[in-house]
Amino acid sequence: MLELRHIKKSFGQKLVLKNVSLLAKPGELVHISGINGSGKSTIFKIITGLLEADSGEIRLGENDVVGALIENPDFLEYESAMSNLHFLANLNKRFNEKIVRDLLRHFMLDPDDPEPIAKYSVGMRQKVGIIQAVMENQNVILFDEPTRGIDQESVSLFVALLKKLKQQNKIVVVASHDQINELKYDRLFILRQGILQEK
Ligand SMILES: Nc1ncnc2c1ncn2[C@@H]1O[C@H](COP(=O)(O)OP(=O)(O)OP(=O)(O)O)[C@@H](O)[C@H]1O
Repeated sequence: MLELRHIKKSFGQKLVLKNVSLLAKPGELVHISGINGSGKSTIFKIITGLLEADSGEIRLGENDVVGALIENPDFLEYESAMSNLHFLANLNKRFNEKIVRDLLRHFMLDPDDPEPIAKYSVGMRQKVGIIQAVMENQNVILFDEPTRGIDQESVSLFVALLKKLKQQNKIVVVASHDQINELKYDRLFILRQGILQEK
């Protein structure tokens, strides 16, 4: 379960989130749209604890683990994709080589590629960012502009991943200013002038 209750957040004088409430249940695919600068990333940063809300409440289920792709993910630039994913998962003692190899292959990346991630294209890095958000069996997953820079074939692979996560009863929240044509969400929200409204 993911619940946001009356979240409010300002940066200095600028009130970005006036009133953000959301209740998402297991198996729900949620979309948040909103123009550039409307506060979508800010909501995700508050959920993950990168930022603190000025007021309001966030509730997760007792055993919920959050996975997130927010803005441009940071990597150890001189290490391979596999080493980076190994490193990130190990921080939580949750590295599962088979899962990571399968996810890399799913996104047409070579698990044995020795190239440092610095040499990866924007889209390849984005795919590694998507993988780190789900590779530890996280069950509340936040994707901020997940299809940025990735080709149409990879968008379809991403949609297939979302459908699988839904089948696994996970909560997935995608924030983007555009829609993915081939994807049907369970819940559609719009963030406008600091207020999150269900469409
Ligand atoms: N750390 C910060 N300090 C000051 N202002 C900030 C900070 N983070 C975000 N903002 C401001 O808050 C507003 C919302 O930013 P946010 O990145 O959440 O928007 P967004 O909806 O994710 O935008 P985009 O679609 O362009 O990614 C913007 O006006 C931004 O300038």
